[in-house]
Amino acid sequence: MISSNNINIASRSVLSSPGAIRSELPLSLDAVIKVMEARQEICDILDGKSKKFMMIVGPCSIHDPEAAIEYAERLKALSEEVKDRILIVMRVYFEKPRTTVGWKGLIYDPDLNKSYNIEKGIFIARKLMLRIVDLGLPVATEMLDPIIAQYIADAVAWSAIGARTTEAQTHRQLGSGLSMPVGFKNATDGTFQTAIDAISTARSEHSFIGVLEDGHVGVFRTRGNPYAHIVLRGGSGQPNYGAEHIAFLKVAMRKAGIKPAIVVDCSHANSNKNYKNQHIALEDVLRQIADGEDALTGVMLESNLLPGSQKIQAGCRPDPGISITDSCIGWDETAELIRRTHEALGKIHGENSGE
Ligand SMILES: O=C[C@H](O)[C@H](O)COP(=O)(O)O
Ligand SMILES: C=C(OP(=O)(O)O)C(=O)O
Repeated sequence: MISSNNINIASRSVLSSPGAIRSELPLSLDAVIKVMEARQEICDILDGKSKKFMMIVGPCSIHDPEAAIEYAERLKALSEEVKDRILIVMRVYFEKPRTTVGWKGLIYDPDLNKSYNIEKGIFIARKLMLRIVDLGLPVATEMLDPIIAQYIADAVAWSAIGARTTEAQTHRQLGSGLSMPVGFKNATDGTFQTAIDAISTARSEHSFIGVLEDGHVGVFRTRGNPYAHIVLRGGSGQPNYGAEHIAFLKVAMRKAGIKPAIVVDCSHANSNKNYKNQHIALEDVLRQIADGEDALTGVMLESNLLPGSQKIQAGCRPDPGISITDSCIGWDETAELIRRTHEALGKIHGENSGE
């Protein structure tokens, strides 16, 4: 029969519902408590109630679950060492927003070969998140597809809305209903206003359409997320974490009625997409804090077991510990930067005597 529908649809198939996958891979009571406690710690940092500094650290994207576990075990051990001054949250990113086209992350294409076994991707992703939460490490992720959020959000302590989606009403609405703090990246051109508008929007109540636990379509009414905040990632080839940017941003945020609580992404345009520059952003942030800047609440580092990045090549298994998206610092540099940050914070708080 002739139809005006599905002209550009190649195929459709049923996916297990969020409720079905969550009941197959449930969060234990202990894990629920860990997630809730980590979220509260992050809220306290953003509120300025806790003096701890948040470091969101981990791969640009995860493509090998076993390498991710090895990374998480190392990060957990290090987080124990620095936990008096630093809250470490692991980047566990399964969805990649692309500038044009490219691999979109483990959930979309877990076999890295354009077979797009999304059901398998969701299972692997959720299982991995639960293992990392069980290790005692809080998890951060980007919420890109609003439906995918329903499959994993219960395990997440901190979420991001990316630079390419911060302007979208869909993502601001999603942020308004998320149960954890949500960081909105500034726009890809490096300006702040889109993210400030996103924060105001996400802190408000919304009504919108989404997918329910059982897979049916439903109407969601949200309360607004009081912990929507900004993440600076630079843009147009320029960093935007300098003291002059922070001063300008704070004025703009106060004008919008938002108490400034800022996270600096040391990667992306803040590193000119070169992992070797991430330490420069981190050092600048620590200098500003030493000079008395109290709106800088945390940083993000893109880090993997090994430094750099690699391209996906058809028929070849990529190295498990090297990024297949943006370049990352390797483990050795990661550990060094975290320990240096711990030491710098000790000096700032006057706590280093006897170390
Ligand atoms: O964080 C990852 C990338 O910067 C983002 O996904 C965009 O990547 P692309 O410009 O390579 O598509
Ligand atoms: C895609 C990312 O960042 P941005 O949205 O800032 O480009 C990311 O952090 O993985």
